[in-house]
Parts: sequence; structure tokens; C-alpha cells
Amino acid sequence: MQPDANAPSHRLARVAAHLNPQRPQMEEGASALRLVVCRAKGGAPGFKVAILGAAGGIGQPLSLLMKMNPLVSVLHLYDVVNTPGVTADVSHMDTSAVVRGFLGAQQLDAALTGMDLVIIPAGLPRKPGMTRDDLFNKNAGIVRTLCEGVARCCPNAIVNLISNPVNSTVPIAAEVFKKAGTYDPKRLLGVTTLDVARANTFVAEVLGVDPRDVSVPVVGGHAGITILPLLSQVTPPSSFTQDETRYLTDRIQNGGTEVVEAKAGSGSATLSMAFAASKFADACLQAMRGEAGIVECSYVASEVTELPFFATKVRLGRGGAEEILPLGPLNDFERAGLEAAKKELGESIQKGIAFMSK
Ligand SMILES: NC(=O)C1=CN([C@@H]2O[C@H](COP(=O)(O)OP(=O)(O)OC[C@H]3O[C@@H](n4cnc5c(N)ncnc54)[C@H](O)[C@@H]3O)[C@@H](O)[C@H]2O)C=CC1
Ligand SMILES: O=C([O-])CC(=O)C(=O)O
Repeated sequence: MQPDANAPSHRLARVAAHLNPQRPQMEEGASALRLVVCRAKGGAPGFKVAILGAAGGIGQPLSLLMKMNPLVSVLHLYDVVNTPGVTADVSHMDTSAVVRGFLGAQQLDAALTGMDLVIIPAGLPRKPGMTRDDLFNKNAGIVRTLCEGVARCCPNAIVNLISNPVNSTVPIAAEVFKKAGTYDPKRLLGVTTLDVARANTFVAEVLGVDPRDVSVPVVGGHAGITILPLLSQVTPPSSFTQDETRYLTDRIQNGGTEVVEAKAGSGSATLSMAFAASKFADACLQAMRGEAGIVECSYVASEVTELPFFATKVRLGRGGAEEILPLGPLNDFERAGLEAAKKELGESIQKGIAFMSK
């Protein structure tokens, strides 16, 4: 007969295991331990999600938002600093996900083992005057190390990669997974949802409508002119003057810089990014659960252009980006933008691939 983990004799042991899940021993017997592990591993319905860089500007509000997501049963928070505090704090929210913290490189594997979805906002943010590419030297190595951990410990997980420069870090992650023999292009998704959120917001402002009623496809990549909003494909169908098109395109392409300058040296977008990352992760989780018809923009391995990676709308499914949707009809302004975007994007992709062949 199964022992009852809720029996008074076992209750405190179960709580203790939650407080310190790395604890190798349980005082109250192995049978209770098995039950605890069963529940903590997702005995409750839901997915196991890890956030790498969880103590950062994005990581903290993203941890909060993922703790609120009913599709999450287990939430692992990993960083090289401050995870005990963030974990203690978030774990007091009375939502169902079980939260565990992991600190430092020696706990990376424990953080990743068994995860279904890994969200990566680890790495340096910009300061005024920097481009995203200026982050390459620091963040390329961080992304490589973390993705090596994913390949080792949860090779079937879906990865949502946020760390900049996304145009190069996604190709780096792909090379890591190829080297490890675990690469499935469908499972590696660069997060460009903030570009879409900004596009929806700025277009709604111009149209004088609620941003929740607006949907703007944003394609290409995630830096400057590689961010290409397709204003000709806005829903609800809308037309814009030339001035409006130039204003909107420029504002969407430079939305990140707008925040970096406003924060004046204290970082880049964190709150809107956590919101966007949580929206994208939720879309992935819903698709992983079998929900049909979920379409989001994402920077993925793609054959839509001659470049190996490109952001377009993708249809999400149980296995990640199951269908890459075409660009659709572009107007002259967008076609010119596409050519400029492809040139810069191609160089950023090559830089990522070259980093991994050193
Ligand atoms: N894809 C997108 O749309 C966006 C991407 N970003 C990027 O997200 C990244 C994070 O931004 P913030 O959270 O504002 O920066 P932050 O500096 O506030 O936080 C980064 C966190 O990463 C951690 N970290 C550093 N090395 C690590 C490692 N090896 N393993 C695990 N954690 C590590 C740091 O300890 C820190 O807690 C930046 O690269 C930024 O450019 C930011 C906004 C939007
Ligand atoms: O601009 C930055 O450095 C951060 C980012 O990617 C964004 O806000 O879109």
C-alpha cells in the first residue's frame, strides 16, 4: 500500500524537502521521500520550467510571472548570484508551482535536469551608446555554457533564448546543440515577442485603439534595422501614411534603445521584456499541451530567406516551432527594409557560427 504523504507523520518531512530539495536524506523514511519527489517533479499537472538568469532585471519579474502560470508545476530558478533570496521570495506566492533555487555553476545540472522548457535571460544588458552586438564578447560564452548544460541535462527541452545579441546567440545555441548531437531546430526559439508588443502598442497609439486588438507581424531579427515590422499586414487591416510608416518603423526598430536611454545606464528593458517573455513562454506551454492554432513571431532556423535563421510567424506545437509561416506579401518599403535587414542579419549569424568554430 502507498504511504500517505499527507499523514501527520510525513507532513513536515515533505515541507522540509520543498525548502531544501537538494537535501540528500530524509529523516522520515524512503517511502515518504519517493512521494515528495513525485509531487515536486510535477505530480500535479503541468510543465517543468527553468529560468537561467533568474535573479536579473528580466529574470526576477519573469520568475514572478511564471510562478503565476497555471501550466507550470515546477519552476527552477538558476543564476550565478542571489537566487536564494529570489527563490524564497517567489516561493511564498500561493500559486501551485513548486519553486526551487539553484546557485552557481555547480548547480546548473540540477537546475536543468528534467526540464520541459528552459528560458534564458542570462547575460549583460546594454548601456547608452552600445549596440546589442557590443554584448557579444560577454554573452556568447554565457549562452554557450548554459546551452551545453541544456544538451547534457534536458536535451528534449524547448529553449526560449532572450540573451542578446539574439541574432548571434541563437546561432551559437544551435552550434552547441549540433556539437552535442541533440539539435532539433524546432526546439530552439529566439524571443522577439517584445518587438511585437512594442509594434502593437505604437500602432494602437496611432490608430487610437486598444493595443490588445492589434496584431503586427515583426520579422527579420532582433537588433536595429533587422527588426522589420510588416505594417502592410497589420490586423485589423489599416493603412498608414508615409510619415506614419516611417515614424512607426523607426520607433519599433529603436524601442530597445529608447528604454536604454531612458534608464540612463541602469540597464535595458526588463519589465516589458518579462511580460513579453512570459507571454511567449505561455504560448509555448499551451502548444506543448496540445492546444492548436498557436502562432507567434520568433527567430528560428528557417528557409523563408536564404539566411539560416530568420524571425517570422511560426506555428507552435508539442515539439516547438512546428511550422514556419511565409513572409506574405510585402510592399516596396518593406522589401527595401528586408534587403537591408538580411545584410546585417547574415553578418550577425556568421559571427555566432564563427565563435563556435574557434
Ligand atoms: N530578446 C529581447 O527582446 C531582450 C533581450 N534582453 C537581453 O536579456 C539579457 C538580460 O538582461 P537583464 O535581465 O536586464 O540583465 P541583468 O544584468 O539585470 O540580469 C542578467 C542576469 O544574468 C545573470 N548571469 C550572468 N552570467 C550568468 C551565467 N553564466 N549563468 C546564469 N546567469 C548568469 C546575472 O547574474 C544577472 O542576474 C541581456 O543580454 C539583454 O540584452 C533584454 C531585453 C529584451
Ligand atoms: O535594447 C536592448 O538592449 C534590450 C533589448 O533587446 C530590447 O529592449 O529590445
